[in-house]
Amino acid sequence: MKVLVADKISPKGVAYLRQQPGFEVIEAYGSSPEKVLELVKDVHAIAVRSETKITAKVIAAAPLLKVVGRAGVGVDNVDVDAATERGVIVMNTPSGNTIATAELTFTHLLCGARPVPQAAASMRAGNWDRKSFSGIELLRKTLGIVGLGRIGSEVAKRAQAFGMRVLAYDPYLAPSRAKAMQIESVTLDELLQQSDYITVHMPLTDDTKYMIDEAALEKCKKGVRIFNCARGGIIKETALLAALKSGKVGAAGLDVYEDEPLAKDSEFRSLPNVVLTPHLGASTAEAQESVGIEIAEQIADVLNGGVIRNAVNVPSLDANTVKVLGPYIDLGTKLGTLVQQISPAQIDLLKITYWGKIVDLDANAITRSVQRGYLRRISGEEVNFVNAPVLLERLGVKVEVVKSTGDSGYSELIQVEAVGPDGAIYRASGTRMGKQNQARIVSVNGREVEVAAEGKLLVLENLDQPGMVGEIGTILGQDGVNIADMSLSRLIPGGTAYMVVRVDTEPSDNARKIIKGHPAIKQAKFVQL
Ligand SMILES: NC(=O)C1=CN([C@@H]2O[C@H](COP(=O)(O)OP(=O)(O)OC[C@H]3O[C@@H](n4cnc5c(N)ncnc54)[C@H](O)[C@@H]3O)[C@@H](O)[C@H]2O)C=CC1
Ligand SMILES: O=C(O)CCC(=O)C(=O)O
Repeated sequence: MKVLVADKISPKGVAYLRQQPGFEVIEAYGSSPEKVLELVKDVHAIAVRSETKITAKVIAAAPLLKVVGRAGVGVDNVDVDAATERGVIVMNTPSGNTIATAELTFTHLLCGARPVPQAAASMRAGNWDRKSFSGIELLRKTLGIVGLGRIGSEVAKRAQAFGMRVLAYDPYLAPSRAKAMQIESVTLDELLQQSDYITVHMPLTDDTKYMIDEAALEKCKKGVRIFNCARGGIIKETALLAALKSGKVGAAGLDVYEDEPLAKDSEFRSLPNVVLTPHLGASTAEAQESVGIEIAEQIADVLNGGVIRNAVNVPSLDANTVKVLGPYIDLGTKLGTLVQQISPAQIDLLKITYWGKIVDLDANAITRSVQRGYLRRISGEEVNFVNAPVLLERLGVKVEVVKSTGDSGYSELIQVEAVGPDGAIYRASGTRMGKQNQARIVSVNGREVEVAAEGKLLVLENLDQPGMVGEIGTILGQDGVNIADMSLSRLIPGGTAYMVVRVDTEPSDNARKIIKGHPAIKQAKFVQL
């Protein structure tokens, strides 16, 4: 397994990767985009911070790539959509640099109140100026936090310790959580109108881009102090510059920019009431050691076939969930594969219904396994848990998940239904049972059967007449095919019956032709699980 460490991460993280048996680690920092394209051609994993851009082009140039690991939070230097489409896992380390970034934000907040960097620069220049650098206090001032996640919450705690009143705007946060932290949850407008200091702590998305623009700044108090240690572009730079120059904004502290590195001639650099840092939020020894080791462990886990943690484009499972869902992930794949082979080529809808304990859990991973199973024979080995939803969407197949609290007759049951364009439904369901907790198919197209969910199956719909089992057995026997397991089902004697025959080897084309041509066989499908 070849791992490219493309940005400088903790030496302990690199050492951990090197210790893994069969791993080769290449450290190449600060490479040009052309060099990156060359380096990735045979790598299985790439570790980055924020410098190296993992673009669609890079992903296309890395046919063996399985995982991109970001030692940090924001994955905006990775084309996650392109990775997802290629089935590449993208993971981050969401909490390793929380404290470092919260502390840098608070440093900016203090520098926004007391112009320490400016005074220090003046001292360095040989001056003794006690008039130009007086400040204000944080005590009893109002801090507005936009985005009360990991970092926002830590900033809030520090502000409270300084005696500040803390307001927060976070539409995704349960009001009870803000209340538990003794933070007033308010609307964005209320926050803008009431705050003396405003700090933003959310990702840059379509919703958050330019959230603090001219109109938002207009609503703020005169002299408001603004901070961004999250992502450039949440605050519109042209609007902030204008407001700093007009005095509407009294001071600003920025760690991140719309374009990084910040242009040498950026006007921000010359404004006296602005403190700038070059994206240093996560730059502490502790944070770098923590995210470097975490990402190395996470990458090694994926390449060694273990658990997927902190993936941003595939469901991650904790140990307890794995215990319950794990066995059903394989069954889900088998049911998806089975249903695809008994359905027409084109379907409109894949419906997955869960019963039992699964209902109370996050079944996302099983759903993905069904999707993957369905696509396995259509998209080949390229399909995996990461890209299965995208590939199905591209085929125009909708996916519906139902969690049923009704009685299925089994402690856990998964049913997969494919609905064709004419409304016809093709379905199979399965569970795990017995001492070995074996995966079993328990119904096909509504008929109760019972066979192990593995290997090769002949699914036959036939007239219920004497001698059918013997005749099929003889045809297969003459073909040298041994029967491993067989299950019969019928609704009424003499009607249509179902026969699911699990065979050890694939019947020849000739045997299949004879079975299909048998006058009592209405349908015959050979299914490979
Ligand atoms: N300057 C630096 O070096 C660093 C920057 N960061 C950045 O800081 C930001 C926050 O990181 P975390 O706190 O770890 O993330 P988080 O995911 O814990 O918190 C983000 C919060 O933003 C909220 N949010 C999302 N959309 C929103 C909207 N439209 N309006 C208001 N709130 C919204 C979410 O509900 C969530 O509570 C990220 O952009 C991350 O990339 C993180 C670490 C270092
Ligand atoms: O790796 C870094 O220094 C950047 C950290 C960051 O911005 C993040 O984790 O989102």
